[in-house]
Amino acid sequence: MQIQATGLGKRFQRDWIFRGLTRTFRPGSATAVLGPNGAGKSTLLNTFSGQLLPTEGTLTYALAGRALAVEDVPRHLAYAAPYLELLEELTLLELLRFHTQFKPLRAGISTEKLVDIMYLGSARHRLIREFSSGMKQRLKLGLALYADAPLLLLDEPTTNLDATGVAWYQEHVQATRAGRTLLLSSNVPAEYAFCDEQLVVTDFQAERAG
Ligand SMILES: Nc1ncnc2c1ncn2[C@@H]1O[C@H](COP(=O)(O)OP(=O)(O)OP(=O)(O)O)[C@@H](O)[C@H]1O
Repeated sequence: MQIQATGLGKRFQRDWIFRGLTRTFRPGSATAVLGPNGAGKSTLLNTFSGQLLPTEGTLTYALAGRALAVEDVPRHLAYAAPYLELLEELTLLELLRFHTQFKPLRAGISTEKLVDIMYLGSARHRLIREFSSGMKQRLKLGLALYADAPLLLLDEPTTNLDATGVAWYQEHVQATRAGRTLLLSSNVPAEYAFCDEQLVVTDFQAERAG
């Protein structure tokens, strides 16, 4: 998916979070969205997802050369973030069946295969609420990485992962990123070292006041 941000700005009450962002994001690109805590990384990802409206400027989306309305973006988007909740009252297999009804997996990936990829085989019939935080994070990432969606937004993807989980993330983000537009918010170099572009949110805060 190609995304064009033009003069994009977001304000909460009187505070500008970012302002004056003009940039094109192309299919196949991976952009690390950087900045200290509270800089506005999650706000920027939420704005790109269409969940938050920009205060000023425009975001336009195109898929295979055709314009895409912002209300159609969620259908083509996979998003993993610490603040997005899982359905805790379902078992793993129930959740995968439910989730994939409206967010299908990419070609060649069955739910059983995804369970193996996420190394959650022994937890098939366990309730999500009984999962450890690292298991939940592998599940969120697995659902996003292996969704059949051309726009991938990852917010702090290695949150709660141990060293094995971080290596797993690095392997699978590489395996699934071709052709997609990826934006990844992070403070951890191991998460975003592979990204070919960077967007430092604080670079778009010079005109915050006013
Ligand atoms: N819904 C909201 N209403 C008002 N202010 C908000 C809202 N959401 C976020 N903010 C404020 O916007 C600023 C940016 O927050 P954001 O979560 O985007 O930062 P971040 O860079 O992702 O931070 P972190 O690295 O800690 O996750 C913060 O000052 C936050 O308090």
